[in-house]
Amino acid sequence: MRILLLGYGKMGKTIEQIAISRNHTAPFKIDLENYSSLTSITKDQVDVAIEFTQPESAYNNVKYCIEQGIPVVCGTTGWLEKKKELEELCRKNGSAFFYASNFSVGVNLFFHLNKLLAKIMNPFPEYEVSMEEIHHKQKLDAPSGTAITLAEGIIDATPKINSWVNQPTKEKSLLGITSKRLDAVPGTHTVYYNSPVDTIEITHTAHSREGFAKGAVVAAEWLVGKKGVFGMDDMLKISY
Ligand SMILES: NC(=O)c1ccc[n+]([C@@H]2O[C@H](COP(=O)([O-])OP(=O)(O)OC[C@H]3O[C@@H](n4cnc5c(N)ncnc54)[C@H](O)[C@@H]3O)[C@@H](O)[C@H]2O)c1
Ligand SMILES: O=C(O)C1=N[C@H](C(=O)O)CCC1
Repeated sequence: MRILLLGYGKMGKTIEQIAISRNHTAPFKIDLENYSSLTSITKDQVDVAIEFTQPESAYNNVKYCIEQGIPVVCGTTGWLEKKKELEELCRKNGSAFFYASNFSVGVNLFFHLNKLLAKIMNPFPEYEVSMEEIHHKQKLDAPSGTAITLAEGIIDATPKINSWVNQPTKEKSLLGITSKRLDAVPGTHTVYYNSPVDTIEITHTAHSREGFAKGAVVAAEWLVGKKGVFGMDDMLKISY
């Protein structure tokens, strides 16, 4: 595949390495200094775009790809309030758009474990649920996109909880998410169920960015030739 890389930072560079190791090429790499050249790229020149930039940039980049009919895989977090609009545009234009808050297979298994655990814990009100996410200090958004997806899984399965807040809380209808930023942490997420007598906790720890990057390249391979709006569950076909 000829990949248009939108964002050539930590993820863009890791994605390029993995793409090349899988016999793909990245003939176009767009970052802030050459951003204006994006509008000269058309669907004849590339097979797919992979977008990992920053919250303020993702909407315009994904919109451009959808309008041009370039299949686009996006992993940028922190802009989800505008995602629905682009999903509708994608369906209307007959384009292809794949989004995941986390492309690692391990995290997507963890999402399912999280939902299952939330269901199991429902009849036991003495346990209070909370979450912690830890990432590197350059991360711009909080809580992480992964933490929001985990929170949505818990809220769906737990009638007494209706929302999340990005701080610890004693309010029983809220899920408190604590965000920590430490030097070089690629991404660690823990869900806690605390009772007066014990704690149950589940943790996913990323050891590097490789799992995210490989997942994004595999998603791009999977997306080419399809039309519609997709996510990791469509590709991995996980059920429990
Ligand atoms: N979904 C996942 O699996 C996953 C995994 C890791 C990171 N992320 C997310 O991906 C995004 C990027 O992460 P990163 O660690 O590579 O960040 P980064 O800061 O290292 O890289 C982002 C790059 O995008 C560039 N950029 C900003 N605006 C741009 C624009 N309009 N066009 C092109 N390039 C632009 C920046 O100059 C920078 O080089 C973040 O939102 C992060 O949360 C998602
Ligand atoms: O490094 C980041 O930034 C990450 N962002 C995603 C998120 O917000 O969940 C995935 C993990 C790494």
